[in-house]
Amino acid sequence: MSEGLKIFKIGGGIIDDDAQLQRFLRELAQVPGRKILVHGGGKGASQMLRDLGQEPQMVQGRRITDAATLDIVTMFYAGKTNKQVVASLQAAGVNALGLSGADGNAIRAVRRPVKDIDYGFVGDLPADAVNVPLLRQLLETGLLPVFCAITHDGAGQLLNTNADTIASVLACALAPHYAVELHYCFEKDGVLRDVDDDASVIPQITAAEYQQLKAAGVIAAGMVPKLDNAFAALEAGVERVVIEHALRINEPVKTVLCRS
Ligand SMILES: Nc1ncnc2c1ncn2[C@@H]1O[C@H](COP(=O)(O)OP(=O)(O)O)[C@@H](O)[C@H]1O
Ligand SMILES: CC(=O)N[C@@H](CCC(=O)OP(=O)(O)O)C(=O)O
Repeated sequence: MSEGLKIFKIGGGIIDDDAQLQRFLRELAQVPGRKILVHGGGKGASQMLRDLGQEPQMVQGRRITDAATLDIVTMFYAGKTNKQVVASLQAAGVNALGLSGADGNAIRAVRRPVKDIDYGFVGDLPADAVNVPLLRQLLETGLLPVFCAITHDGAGQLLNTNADTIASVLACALAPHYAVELHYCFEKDGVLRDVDDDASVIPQITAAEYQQLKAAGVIAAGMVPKLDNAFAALEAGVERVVIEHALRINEPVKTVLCRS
């Protein structure tokens, strides 16, 4: 049986609130075994763009990223956020290593082709995006890789890449080598039957139920691309996908996704 690997993804809502971020990182430090952390930070990046006089533009959950926006999000994701997360993990006794996709050629993306919309410097991740030998080496030396939402194209161009997708693609790439659990952590206890009722967590969702809940509008907004990525990971052989509260990763309340 393969050894375990847990991949955690945290989003902008947690990154933005320092007290919550520190609590999550302390909980993460308690999780035994091999771990990877992927962080977004879209909410804070949008605020930073506004502070600098630019209006953030999102289309279907992806940021339109022109050259000036890429500079700002790179500073925010790969700089301030990634380094602060790593420093906090070090303080919690975890040897974390901060990475963009360019570092060690860890994740190589392709610029999203222009169809109806030009997303600018946004990266999509092909199936072979992940440098699997590098990740295995890092994990086997006991390091905790911490990925931000910046990748590269291998020709010198940095690309802004959705963090939910990075987590899913890492999970898929490493699934042949480890028994991978993918944990999407955010500010609610799981997928809710009523988004305004925090107690309405759905404990299990199959792929077919997901399609029904999506069609009924019960699952909407940012949860849709998250669950699309999550079910893609299950299909690709990831053992377990969980949607849970970032402050309660060591507690049983959560949504577990099932293939059927
Ligand atoms: N059924 C649902 N259950 C939980 N959250 C939902 C649901 N439908 C829509 N959402 C929304 O999806 C959001 C999570 O997606 P997103 O904001 O993209 O997360 P993150 O920034 O952590 O990646 C929640 O904060 C919530 O507002
Ligand atoms: C291309 C694209 O949309 N990139 C995302 C990357 C950050 C992210 O995914 O952050 P959350 O997980 O907090 O949403 C963005 O700039 O918002």
